[in-house]
Amino acid sequence: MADLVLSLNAGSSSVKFGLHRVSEAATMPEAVARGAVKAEAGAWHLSAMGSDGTAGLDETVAGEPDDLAPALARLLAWAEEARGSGSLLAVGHRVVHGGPDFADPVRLTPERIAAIGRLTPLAPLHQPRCLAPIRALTAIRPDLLQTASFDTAFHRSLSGPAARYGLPRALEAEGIRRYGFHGLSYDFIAGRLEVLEPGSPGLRTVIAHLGNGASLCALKDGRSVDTTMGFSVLDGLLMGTRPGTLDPGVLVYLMREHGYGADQLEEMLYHRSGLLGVSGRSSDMRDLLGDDSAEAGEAVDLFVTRGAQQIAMMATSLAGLDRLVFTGGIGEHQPEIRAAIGRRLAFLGVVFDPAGNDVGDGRISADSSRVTVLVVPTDEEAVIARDAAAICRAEGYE
Ligand SMILES: Nc1ncnc2c1ncn2[C@@H]1O[C@H](COP(=O)(O)OP(=O)(O)O)[C@@H](O)[C@H]1O
Ligand SMILES: CC(=O)OP(=O)(O)O
Ligand SMILES: [Mg+2]
Repeated sequence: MADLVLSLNAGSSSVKFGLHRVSEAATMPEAVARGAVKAEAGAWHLSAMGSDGTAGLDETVAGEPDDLAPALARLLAWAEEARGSGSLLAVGHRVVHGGPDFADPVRLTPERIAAIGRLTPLAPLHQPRCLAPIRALTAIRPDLLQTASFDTAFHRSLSGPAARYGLPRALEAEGIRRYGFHGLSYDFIAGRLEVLEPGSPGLRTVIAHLGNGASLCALKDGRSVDTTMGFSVLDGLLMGTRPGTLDPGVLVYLMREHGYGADQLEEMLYHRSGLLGVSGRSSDMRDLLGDDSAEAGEAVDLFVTRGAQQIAMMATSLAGLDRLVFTGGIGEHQPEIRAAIGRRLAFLGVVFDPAGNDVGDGRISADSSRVTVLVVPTDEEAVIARDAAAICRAEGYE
């Protein structure tokens, strides 16, 4: 089998990519390089680092913000140059919303791309960003095999109260239910936990994916039992620019008293709330931790308080808590935030090892802690590559 997959992970704050070597076996593939494509004034900046630490790519390509094609053409050429003895098998994409129908990764066809496009109203910030590279690559390289892996798919196991809102039943039949997101990250972490702590799938585990977007997953026996995001990526934890849990009465008030329409609400809820809205300064936790203003402190405090409250809520869905896992940009790299959340969970038996927390790799709980606390770096791109390789195998691509 040709052995490289390029994975594109278009999120709310970046387009990350990975180049992975895939093998015959359905194991998690090994990263050869990873990087990011970022918009600059009238251009795209491409950077990549090889897994051996060598700089792989550091280039600027001219192109407008709504036209990814020149940047992707360069990225493909780079991936094909970097292939060594292998060749590029496929390009895999993260797609945030799979709606009620996409339960598994798929090979992309024009019909499926159109179906993914029809889900845009369910994820207006993310779905267009996921579709842009799919459409651009389809136009410049129609021969290339492309696949999609869905953030919602890992949460297909949600049922009963975890999947439902207290709304009139007819709305549920229309698809207004809880879907859950960050599933590629949770899939990866569930697999890593089997390697790091073999024989422990029955542990009642909460995974905290704390990035620009942030959510929690209650995990038992390798399956999602509950999660904090729901119908959309707005619910649950406070995020970089999203408010998380919010009294819907606020929205009705803004519509009646301030004349807000759907566009204004969407703009406020996706782009101007969360850490940015409360601090009035930045959506980036690094900036806020380095800022001694009261507003920055209040934003961090709200993030931490909501985080601890909702971890306890997830523990209720699991009827207890044995293990807590931190991941995502903040979860992996910000020991102050982990420690502040941990202190608020002492009543559940969470005790940190301060030195372990400073290192932030693997176990960070004290020996006396009833709850095992771990930091596990996530790799959504590896899951995309694994899925793409499985589809290629199933379809007989060599
Ligand atoms: N290396 C790092 N050190 C400290 N904080 C980081 C680091 N990387 C990311 N973060 C924090 O994580 C957040 C972004 O998370 P990330 O998972 O990269 O976002 P995305 O949702 O776009 O994938 C920001 O608030 C940032 O402050
Ligand atoms: C689902 C979601 O919020 O994604 P991201 O973290 O990439 O914004
Ligand atoms: Mg992300």
